Amino acid sequence: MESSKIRGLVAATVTPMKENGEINLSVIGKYVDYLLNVQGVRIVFVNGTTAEGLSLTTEERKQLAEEWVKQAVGKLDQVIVHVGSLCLKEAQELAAHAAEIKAGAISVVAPSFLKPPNKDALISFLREVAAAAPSVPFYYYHIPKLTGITTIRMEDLLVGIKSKIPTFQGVKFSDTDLLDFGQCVHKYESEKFTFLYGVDEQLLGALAMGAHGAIGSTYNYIGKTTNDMLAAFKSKDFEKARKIQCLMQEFFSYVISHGFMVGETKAIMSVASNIPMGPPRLPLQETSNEYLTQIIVLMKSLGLL
Ligand SMILES: CC(=O)N[C@H](C=O)[C@@H](O)[C@H](O)[C@H](O)CO
Ligand SMILES: CC(=O)C(=O)O
Repeated sequence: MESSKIRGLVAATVTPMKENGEINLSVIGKYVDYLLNVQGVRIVFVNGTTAEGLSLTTEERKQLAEEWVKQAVGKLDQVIVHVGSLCLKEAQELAAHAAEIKAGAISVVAPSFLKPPNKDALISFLREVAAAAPSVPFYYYHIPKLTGITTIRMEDLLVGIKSKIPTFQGVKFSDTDLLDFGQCVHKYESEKFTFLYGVDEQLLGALAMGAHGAIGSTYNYIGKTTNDMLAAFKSKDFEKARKIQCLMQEFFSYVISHGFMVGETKAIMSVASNIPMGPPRLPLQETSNEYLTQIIVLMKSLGLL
């Protein structure tokens, strides 16, 4: 598949599972069609947070990456495979595998149990992983709230990064710090890096700061509405863009205060797409029917389903 620059929306996919907890590769073809035809989403991020990537075995991750790439051919623009791991060797193995199956890009989150003590240690880790896929564009996955690595700012990480990681292409920026985000876009404009924003509830703010696109769990099922917002922003109809963002925020505000994790994402996506995504894997929990019903009622009342 062509590895071109990423623009627009990227769905952070869920990993379909059977009721018995096994991964379910058989529905990925339908999943691709749904994203493309119903949501207008043409790029996927596989084996990331929403996909429970770090809760899967290496073998499962390889099977999933292969199936996504296979099903995407002739349909999607690109498949980004997340290959991060607590274990450097495993991340390298996954990166090499992603290159072998011709994934469009790879992405890596910082190891978060034994954490990199500083920025240089993090870069050394990333460089070793990226080197295992020397011709595949590389995106750093910044999600400090989940990794617990909260002192390394992206603006600093990017200084001279191309000389250390030749395949470096951009950042998936999943944090609310729009100061850091804005400075990344501003300072590295000439490098032609790509900055993809990952906090769906405030994407419009990041667009104003120059985001090139967005990766998120909710683009699985409100991709179409978000695409309407992107179109309004592009045509400088900021009033309309804000209306759409605020409408989506009514949904976000409700679910975030009542509990919003992969169990909810899988359940909402199953209802929206009519494709059974199954339960999440432990330690995550399945959502209750009662709560799911409330979410669906709200989404319908907002016109999001
Ligand atoms: C922590 C997490 O899963 N973040 C996702 C991606 O970065 C987002 O898509 C959120 O699910 C979304 O912004 C809702 O908070
Ligand atoms: C949300 C996101 O980008 C992920 O699931 O990895």
